[in-house]
Amino acid sequence: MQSASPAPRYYAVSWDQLHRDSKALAWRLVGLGKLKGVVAITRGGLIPAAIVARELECRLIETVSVVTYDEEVRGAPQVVKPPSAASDGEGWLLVDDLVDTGTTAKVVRALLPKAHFATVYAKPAGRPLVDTFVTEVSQDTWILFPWDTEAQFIPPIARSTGP
Ligand SMILES: O=P(O)(O)OC[C@H]1O[C@H](OP(=O)(O)OP(=O)(O)O)[C@H](O)[C@@H]1O
Ligand code: HPA
Ligand SMILES: [Mg+2]
Repeated sequence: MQSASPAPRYYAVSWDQLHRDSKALAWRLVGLGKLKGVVAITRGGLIPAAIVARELECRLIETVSVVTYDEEVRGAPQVVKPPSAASDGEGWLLVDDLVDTGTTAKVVRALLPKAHFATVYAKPAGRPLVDTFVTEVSQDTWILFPWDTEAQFIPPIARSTGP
């Protein structure tokens, strides 16, 4: 029998993997040349942006914050902190952890139309909005980031099968 809705797929990313994937992103971006600075899309873009900025020897980091959820309900995106230092984005690198529906990306691209937009992970709906990314995952996959997860005890299989 098929269940009404399929079990969600998860793609769990460890700190090590995030570091490796963010460095892989930096390798793809090194050809951009000298940057004026990096704009991190908070909060998820902060750690990838720090890793990429370190690899590209860029010390100037600006942030932009877009809130799209209000108490778990998706609402109209609100820019709660604009990237004022980056003007129209020319010469700046914009970094986020992932692009999913593309909602955040659309808002930020409109603020910084000349920035190069890079994410570590991309889902198909948002991929056309990204200039450079590392790994694509399917739209129905939820990426579990290390800052959202923690290790926990799982009972042995034999205990769940019963006598
Ligand atoms: O393409 P979208 O559908 O807009 O989804 C992608 C955005 O969603 C997540 O951020 P979130 O808004 O959950 O906030 P956070 O980074 O502060 O966790 C993620 O870090 C991206 O910024
Ligand atoms: O797949 C995801 N994982 C974590 N946060 C997210 N925000 C939008 N999509 C995702
Ligand atoms: Mg985010």
